[in-house]
Amino acid sequence: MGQWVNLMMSDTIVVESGRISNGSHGVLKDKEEVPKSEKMFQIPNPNVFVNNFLGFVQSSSYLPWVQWLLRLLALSQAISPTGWPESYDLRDGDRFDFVVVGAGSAGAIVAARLSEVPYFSVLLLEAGGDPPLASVAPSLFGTLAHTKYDWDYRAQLDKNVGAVHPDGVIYMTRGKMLGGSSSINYEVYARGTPKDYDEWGQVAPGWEWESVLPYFKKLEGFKDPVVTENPDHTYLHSSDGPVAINRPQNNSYFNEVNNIVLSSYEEMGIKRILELTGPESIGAAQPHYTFANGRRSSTAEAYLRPVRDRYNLKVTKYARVTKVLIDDLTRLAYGVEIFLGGKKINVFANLEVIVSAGAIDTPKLLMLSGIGPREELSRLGINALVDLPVGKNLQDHIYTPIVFTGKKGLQSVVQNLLVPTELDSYPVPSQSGFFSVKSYDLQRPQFQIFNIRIGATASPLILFGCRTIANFDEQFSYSISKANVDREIDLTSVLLLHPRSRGEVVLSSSNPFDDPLINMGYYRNEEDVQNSLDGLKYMLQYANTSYYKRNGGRIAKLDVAACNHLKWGSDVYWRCYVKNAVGTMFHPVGTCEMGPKGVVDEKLRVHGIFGLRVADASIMPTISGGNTNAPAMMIGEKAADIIKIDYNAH
Ligand SMILES: Cc1cc2nc3c(=O)[nH]c(=O)nc-3n(C[C@H](O)[C@H](O)[C@H](O)COP(=O)(O)OP(=O)(O)OC[C@H]3O[C@@H](n4cnc5c(N)ncnc54)[C@H](O)[C@@H]3O)c2cc1C
Repeated sequence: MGQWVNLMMSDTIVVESGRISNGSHGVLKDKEEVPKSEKMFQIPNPNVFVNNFLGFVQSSSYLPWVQWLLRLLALSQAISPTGWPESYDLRDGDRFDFVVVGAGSAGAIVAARLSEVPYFSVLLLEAGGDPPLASVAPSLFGTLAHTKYDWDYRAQLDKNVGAVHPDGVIYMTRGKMLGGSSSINYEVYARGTPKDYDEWGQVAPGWEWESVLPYFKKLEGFKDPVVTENPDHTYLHSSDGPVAINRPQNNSYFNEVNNIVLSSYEEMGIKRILELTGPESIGAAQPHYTFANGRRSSTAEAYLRPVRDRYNLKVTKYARVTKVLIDDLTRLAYGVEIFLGGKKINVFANLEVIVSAGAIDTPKLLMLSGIGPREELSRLGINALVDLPVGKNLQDHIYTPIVFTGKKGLQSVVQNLLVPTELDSYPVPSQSGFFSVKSYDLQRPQFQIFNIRIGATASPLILFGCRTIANFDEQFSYSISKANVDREIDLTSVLLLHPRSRGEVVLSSSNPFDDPLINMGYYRNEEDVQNSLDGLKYMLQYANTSYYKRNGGRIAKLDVAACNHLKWGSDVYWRCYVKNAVGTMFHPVGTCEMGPKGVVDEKLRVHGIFGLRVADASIMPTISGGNTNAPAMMIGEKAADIIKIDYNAH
C-alpha cells in the first residue's frame, strides 16, 4: 500500500519513458520525450491539504477502504493500455536490414536493441496486436487464456500419462500480442542457477554463467531495496535496466500468510532466503515479479513503448509470417512471406532474418520453410533444404499439485475479501522456493515449489481455474474446489526442474494456418516419475508443520479416477498420482536446440543456412532451473549483442 501513497505524495510525479515514476528511482537509459498520447498519465502535484490528508490515511489503519479507493485511483492512472508503437503500414517488396519475427520476450528485445544502431533499419513483425488492460494490470493474467491474446494451443500427452486431462489434452497458452508470453505470463522472476548455464556452455561456448550474467543484469531494473542495497546481492543484479522487477507490498493479512508459509518451509528444512535469484540456490522466499507501479513490465512495456518513435524501428502488428524465404541454391535467407490484412506479401532483409516466434511457432515456421527433419518434411511435400532436428528436444516444467487444507470457518474468508485491494500486484499470497532431496544436487536444486494460499469459499473460482486454465477434468477439479468450500487451502505445486523426458513439435500439414502437433512427452523417462515422487513425498511433510497441526491441517484427498483403485497414501498410489495428476507451468523450450548436434550454433545461426538466426526460448539446450521468462529475455539481449558484434556495430 505504502508505495501508492508515497507515489501520490511525492513532489513531482512524472512520466519517464512511458512509465509513472516519482523521480526517485532508476529510469531507462535512453530517456524519450513523452509522447502526446501519454500526457494523460501526468498527475497534478497534490496540494498541501491533499498531502496532509494522504499522510493521515497512510498512518491510519482504521481506513483500509479509503486506502483501497486511493490505490484503485492510482491503478486506474497507471494501467491505461495505450502508448504502444503504431503499426507500420508494410508494403509488398519493402526492405530492411533486419527482419525480426515475433515481438515476444526475446524478439522485442532483439529488435529494440538492434535499432540502437542508428544506421540499421529494423522491422519487427508480430502476429498479434497491443496488450489489453488485463495484460497491463499485473493481477488479471488469469483472464487472458482462450482469448484472442492467446494462440490457444492444445498439446497432447502420451497414453497412460495425465489421466486427469480429458483426452490427454492440456492447454498450452502462448501470448499473441506485443510482448508475447511476457504479456500473458504469471510474472514470476527467476533465472535458474549458474550450473544450468555452465551446462549450456558445454555445447555452446559463450553461454556459461559468467557470460550470461551480464545480460541478465542488462535487462534488470530491480526496484527492491532489500536486494539492491545488500552488498552480498548487488553484484548479481542491476537496478537500471528496462524490466521493472519488484516484490509487492501486500496488505498485512497477505504478509502474515507469507510469514506462516515460509516458517512452515523452514520447519521442513527449506531455509528462508532473501530472494530467489541471489547467491543461494536452495531456499524459499516471496518471489519477485516483473511488475512495478501497477503495470506489468512485459517486453512490450519495457523495450517497445519507450522507443515507439524511433525512426529506424518499424513494428507491424497482425502480421503473421508464414515462411522464411530462402534461396534454394545459395541457402541464403533473404526475407519472409507474411499474411497481412488478408493478403500475402513478401518483405526482404538486406542482412538477416531473426526468428523469435517462441518454442512452438519457431520450429513450425522453420519446418514450413524447409528446415527440419527431412523425412517428416518430405511426407508433407515440403522440400527439405537442411536436415536438422527442428521441433525435437521439447522440454517443459511439469508440476504435481497437492492441496493442503487448513483453518476452517469464515476467518480465512478475509483473504478473499482483500483480493480486490491487490489489483495492482499479486492477487493471492504466494511463496516459492527451491529444494533437492538428493544431497549431490544442493548446488542445482531438483525442485521448485510454488504455493498459493486461498481463503475459504473461493471454490467457484478454483473450479473455473482448474477447468479453463489447467484443463483438469470435472471430477479432479471438483475435488480441489470442494476442499475449499469451508476451509482455507494451500495449492502447492512441486515442479520438476530438470526433466529427462523429451517431447516434440511436429507439423500437422503444410498449411501455415493449421496448428502444429505438440506432444509434450511428459514422463517418457521413468527417472522423472521417481524424481517427482521423491519431491511430492518431501512436500507432504508440510501437513505436519506447526501451523497446520494447530489448525487441523490435512492433505486433501483429490479424485484421480485412474488411481482410485489403489490405497490412498500408499507408495503405489502416489506414483500413480504423480503420473496422472500432472500439470504444466507453460515453460516449453528447447525445440531449436543450440549446439553442434542441434539446430543453431552458439551465435544462434541456423546450421547450413546463411542470414538466418533463432533467438527465443527454443534455443535452450536444456531447460533452465526456474521460470523461463528471464532466460528468454536474456537470450534476446545476448542475441542482439552477438549480431552487433558480427557487424562491427557494438
Ligand atoms: C500462462 C503463462 C504463464 C507463465 N508464467 C511465467 C512466469 O510466471 N514466470 C516466467 O519466468 N515465465 C512464465 N511463463 C513462460 C515465459 O513467459 C516464456 O517462457 C517466455 O515468454 C518465452 O519467450 P519467447 O520469446 O520464447 O516466446 P514468446 O514470448 O511467446 O514470443 C513469441 C512471439 O512471436 C509471435 N509469433 C509467433 N508466431 C508468429 C508468426 N508466425 N508471425 C509473427 N509473429 C509470431 C507471438 O505472437 C509472440 O508474440 C509463462 C508462460 C505462460 C504462457
